[in-house]
Amino acid sequence: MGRNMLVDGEWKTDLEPYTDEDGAFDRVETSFRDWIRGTYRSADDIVTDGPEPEAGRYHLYVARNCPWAHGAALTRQLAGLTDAITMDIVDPVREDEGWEFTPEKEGCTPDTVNGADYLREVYVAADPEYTGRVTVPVLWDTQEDTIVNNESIEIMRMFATAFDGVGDEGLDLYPEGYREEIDRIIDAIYDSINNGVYRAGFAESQEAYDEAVTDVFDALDYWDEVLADQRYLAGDRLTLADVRMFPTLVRFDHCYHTAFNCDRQYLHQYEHLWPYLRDLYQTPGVAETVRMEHIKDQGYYQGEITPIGPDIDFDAPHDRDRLSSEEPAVQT
Ligand SMILES: N[C@@H](CCC(=O)N[C@@H](CS)C(=O)NCC(=O)O)C(=O)O
Repeated sequence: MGRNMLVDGEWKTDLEPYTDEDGAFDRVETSFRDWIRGTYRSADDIVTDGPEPEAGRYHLYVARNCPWAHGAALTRQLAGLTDAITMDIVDPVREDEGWEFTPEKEGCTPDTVNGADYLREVYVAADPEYTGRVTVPVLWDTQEDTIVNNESIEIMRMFATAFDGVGDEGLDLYPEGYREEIDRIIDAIYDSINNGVYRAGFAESQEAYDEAVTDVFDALDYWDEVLADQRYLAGDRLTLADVRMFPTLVRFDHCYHTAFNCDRQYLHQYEHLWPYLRDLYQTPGVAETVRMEHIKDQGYYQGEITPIGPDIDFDAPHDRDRLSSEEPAVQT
């Protein structure tokens, strides 16, 4: 399978394959990795230099189908930053020219900041010699006219921790007392779950697939048990760990189960993970970040026949409030 990317600022198609010589999916590292001042990179590592966390200065580019971009958009939403940080949405259908702005399409926007037709132009504007993949999410700095960062978890950390006192009232997604646990969970679920489904779906050897799909279901089994007696991954409070988990879980039954061969069982067959997913989905602000047509028909099944099922209801009652006595913590 070929891939498209920029090489020294030039758009190339059909480059290296996605897999290594053992048939295992190989994810390339992202390359813009600056941090906004005040971000907690981890529980005990706070960024003391870099651009300031100001309202109106930063802009987020996402695709609604992409789970990584979804995590960034969701953190922006829950942290109360929808007015402070603007956002544009590319076409979920990615063809030879890469991510494209198609404002005429339902749920998509133009590039309101750089006026680009393709997202790759934004990368070249940031670095005319850029070599690498053109991925979402992208966090753009309108003051310095460059990309701050294009790694989802780092953008999520910035939104969750650096913008205290900026924007509207939102949830404190990185509360004191939970931080080490949140960091540990985010690390643990990346390889096994968030990227695990991709390792299963893109595997080109039986061994690579077996290993990946086993990791996925071992981890889901584990978290299902944890969620038997606590409401959220880190305990009583909805945190950044749940925000990282959500985009993968909400895609699971409609996409990963069938398109990525993660079909040992559906997520909605899990006793606790399924109500947990509905609980998150029904948290104010979350459902509006989920666009299933972008995710399914135009995303994972683009150019193919979209399968019919399953018929599940993210809005069904979940009754998980019984597990948590704490009011959600807000930050202004
Ligand atoms: N490590 C990156 C991965 C982002 C990523 O792979 N995004 C995909 C969409 S789900 C993409 O833009 N792919 C385009 C490409 O690889 O050319 C992150 O978490 O932000």
